[in-house]
Amino acid sequence: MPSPRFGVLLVNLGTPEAPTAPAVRRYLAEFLSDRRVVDTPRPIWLPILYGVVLTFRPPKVAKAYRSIWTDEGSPLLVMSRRQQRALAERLAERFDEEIPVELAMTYGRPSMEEAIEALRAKGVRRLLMLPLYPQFSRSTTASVFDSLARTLASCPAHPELRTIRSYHDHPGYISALAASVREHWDRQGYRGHLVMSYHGVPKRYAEEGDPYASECATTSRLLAEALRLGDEEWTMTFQSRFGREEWLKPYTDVTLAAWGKQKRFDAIDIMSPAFAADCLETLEELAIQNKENYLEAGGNRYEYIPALNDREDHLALFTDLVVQHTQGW
Ligand SMILES: C=CC1=C(C)c2cc3[nH]c(cc4nc(cc5[nH]c(cc1n2)c(C)c5CCC(=O)O)C(CCC(=O)O)=C4C)c(C)c3C=C
Ligand SMILES: [Fe+2]
Ligand SMILES: [Fe+2]
Repeated sequence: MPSPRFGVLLVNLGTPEAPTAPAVRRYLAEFLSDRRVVDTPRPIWLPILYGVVLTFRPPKVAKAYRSIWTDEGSPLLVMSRRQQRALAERLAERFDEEIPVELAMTYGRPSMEEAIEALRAKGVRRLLMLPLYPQFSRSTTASVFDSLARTLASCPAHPELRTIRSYHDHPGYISALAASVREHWDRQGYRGHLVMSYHGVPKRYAEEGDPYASECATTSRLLAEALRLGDEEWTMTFQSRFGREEWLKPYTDVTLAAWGKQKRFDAIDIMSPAFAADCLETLEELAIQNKENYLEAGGNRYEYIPALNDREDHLALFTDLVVQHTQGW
């Protein structure tokens, strides 16, 4: 069997196997034990994690997962598989040969080991890794690298390796986001105040050198420019806080509650440019929970703009990223 020109490894965060408390507990135990995600010293963190978080959080979070679960499974996994298949089709067309594309999750399944083994079995000797995080963060992108390095540590031979660090300012990414907002506005028939709500990280991470906050700010500015929005027409916020520490501000939920109360805007359109695929943090936290809170606080119209998911222009972006990073292969 001839070896393919190269292989591609898509990586996303991971999701529970089922919307049940035990499955969510297993998922959170793995995820929240990662020092890249929670860097509190282990002797302090592990008793809190096992004594408090993994006791009280799983039933609540499982309930949230049940509200978005589909017949095919967790939305994040279903969409990641769709992206994997669609990218493989486009690459086969583009390179006129089959290019293996595998999916790995940093936590849970399909695991990094399974994906690397599948690529090895297909004879892949050159590997491009694309973490599905537009903005680099040590809590997401860096843990993908850790996971790959751990997996390769037990392999007899490595592939030649290239990696994509982030694509927060890629013109194809910005134009796909802009098109998704314009289409939403066209369908809706009016334009609400645009909220770009990113997954947060502890503020301290940024102070210690994580470029995440600044990459989010760049994405936001470029998107606002592409849509020709004035400063009064959009706002950047951060969602999904966890724990007691201060996280990046302004907080999405606090901002929305205040606006609802003040009746500040006639309508809100909210999107999350930190996610390549819709998941719990968008479908439940933004489209259900924050919407309820905003309307209860007194707000009027609130609509969620979906992630880029398997949009044509999103797959074209992935194809471009692969072409650009595999020059000479
Ligand atoms: C504990 C700290 C956390 C940090 C830091 C963090 C950063 C971070 N996460 C994403 C993307 C996703 N996070 C998702 C869920 C999720 N995130 C945390 C915690 C941190 N994330 C938890 C505990 C959870 C699980 C749900 C919960 O218990 O509330 C998901 C969704 C997974 C799904 O199954 O749908 C994604 C995706 C980014 C991009 C990021 C920093 C940049
Ligand atoms: Fe998260
Ligand atoms: Fe959340």
